[in-house]
Amino acid sequence: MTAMTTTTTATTTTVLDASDVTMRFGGLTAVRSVDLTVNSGEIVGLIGPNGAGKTTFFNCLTGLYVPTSGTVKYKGTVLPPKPHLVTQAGIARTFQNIRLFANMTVLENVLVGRHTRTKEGLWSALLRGPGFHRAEAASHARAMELLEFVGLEKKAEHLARNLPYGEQRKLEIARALASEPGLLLLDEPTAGMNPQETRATEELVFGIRDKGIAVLVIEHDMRFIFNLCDRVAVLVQGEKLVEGDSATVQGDERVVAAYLGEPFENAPGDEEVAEVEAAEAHAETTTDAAPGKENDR
Ligand SMILES: Nc1ncnc2c1ncn2[C@@H]1O[C@H](COP(=O)(O)OP(=O)(O)OP(=O)(O)O)[C@@H](O)[C@H]1O
Repeated sequence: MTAMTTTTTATTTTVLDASDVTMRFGGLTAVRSVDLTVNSGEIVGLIGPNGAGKTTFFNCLTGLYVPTSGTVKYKGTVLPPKPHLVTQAGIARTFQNIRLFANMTVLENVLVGRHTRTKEGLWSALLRGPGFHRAEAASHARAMELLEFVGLEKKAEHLARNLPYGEQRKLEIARALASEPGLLLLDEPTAGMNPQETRATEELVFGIRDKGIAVLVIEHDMRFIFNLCDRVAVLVQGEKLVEGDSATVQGDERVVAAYLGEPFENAPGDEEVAEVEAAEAHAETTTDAAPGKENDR
């Protein structure tokens, strides 16, 4: 019995389980009761019009924000809402606006990303004993491996700020991978890229998935999302509108409406609609009672 259960569950495990996540900023609910899971071996997309709450949701997953309510679990354990502990647990991310150390080399940027995985403490680093040198050599080798994986090994000694934009994005990914994550969160990885760079990033993300790292990606480039993702969730005004495979999401009228006319962008909530309707009804009765009043303005 136990053996059978093990066999059937061994193939897929839930890596990320975000449940009923809500994030309020004062009176604004940026994320409302969102559930989302990412399973091992999956690439999941998170899309939605500008201001839909995608980045806020990412920030709730990675400990930058403490959600107003809801829980976030990584491999079955509730995550502490502290970014470095989330990274240590196994979630790495990149940011919408590139956050590299501009005046450090490409290699140094990746080495910085390894700090949560190196055990050598302060004294070891200061005394520079054999343990420190072994750890340093291993970190260096791993960082070079990651640079090769993203295609930047020849630029290891260049300053990060001198890389073209598309390569800076790749370097961010290499640095995130340096923490040896089980889940990688990518926030608009192709922003500012040309179509060729975007296709290359697509291949890179497939390569990351093939290394056994699950991926959750926010992106505005729909072609990229629908080519890449096993599952796509759509956020509109902080709420999950639809979730499904690419074909299901692409064919959903509500998603098309949210994007084409962007009627959801600044659409009023139910309360505001009711208020406006009541005001209109009131105006109509007043106008009926006092004809000509509408010309007073
Ligand atoms: N720190 C904050 N304080 C107050 N409001 C915030 C904060 N961060 C985000 N918001 C608001 O929350 C809403 C969701 O923003 P968010 O950046 O998460 O959307 P998004 O879907 O990532 O948008 P985009 O696609 O433009 O990046 C917006 O109305 C935004 O103004």
